[in-house]
Amino acid sequence: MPKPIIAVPADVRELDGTLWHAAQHQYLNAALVAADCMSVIIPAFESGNDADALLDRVDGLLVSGSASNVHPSLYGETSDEGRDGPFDPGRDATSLELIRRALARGIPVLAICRGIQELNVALGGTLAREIQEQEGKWDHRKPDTQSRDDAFAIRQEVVIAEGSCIARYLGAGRVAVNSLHRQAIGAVAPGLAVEAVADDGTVEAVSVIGAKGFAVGVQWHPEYWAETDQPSRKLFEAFGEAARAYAEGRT
Ligand SMILES: N[C@@H](CCC(=O)NCCCC(=O)O)C(=O)O
Repeated sequence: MPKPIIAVPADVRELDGTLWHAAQHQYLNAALVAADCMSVIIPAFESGNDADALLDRVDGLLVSGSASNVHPSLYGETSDEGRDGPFDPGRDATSLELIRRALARGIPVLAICRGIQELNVALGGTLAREIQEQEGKWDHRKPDTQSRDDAFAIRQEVVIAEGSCIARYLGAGRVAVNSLHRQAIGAVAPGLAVEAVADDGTVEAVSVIGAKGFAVGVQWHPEYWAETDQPSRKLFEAFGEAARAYAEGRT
């Protein structure tokens, strides 16, 4: 059986005076070495993508983190470009549609950081912005360092709910994770169940209620340490197993 293929929606970035549709190495590498899947990067066009044509050909959807923020108009709120940006309208348009269509088709979904936020917005939830400014909330932002390893260091605990989907892979209770975000789930979408929270109440993981297959979002970054950290690896292994089962069902 060939390896399953997973779709990774790109970010749109400007480099060398031109636009690139790009995905970070760490996600593609975790998909390869921990999930044992091949990746295809999906161009993040604002319009013109055919989600079903793409999803006909893949066995999973990996929605990555990114420094950009989901545009607040997509969850019914006004925005201030300076405060709420940077935005990536191509990424918003591509990911939200792929998430909705993948879930409808039972294609496994793993959504990370910006990805969990997109999953929540795609299903009708809202985002809380600049959460570190809220009473009682921790500072979940990326640490101020030039070292990627330090920025992605495991430094916070989340509490995984008993009986949750991810407890099957990670166990219930406390798990240590990394944290690099300034937004988080606000109103939880009606179709999502909260799977894990931080001690300050921040939603750290969700699953899709009644999903036909694996459909999980995490606010932390399992991709970064997927080769060395067991909980990180187990999430990618579970996603890979789900993609393999989906691929076998298709053939
Ligand atoms: N923009 C959102 C999402 C944060 C996120 O996905 N961070 C990943 C950062 C990866 C990097 O810096 O390379 C928010 O801040 O909440």
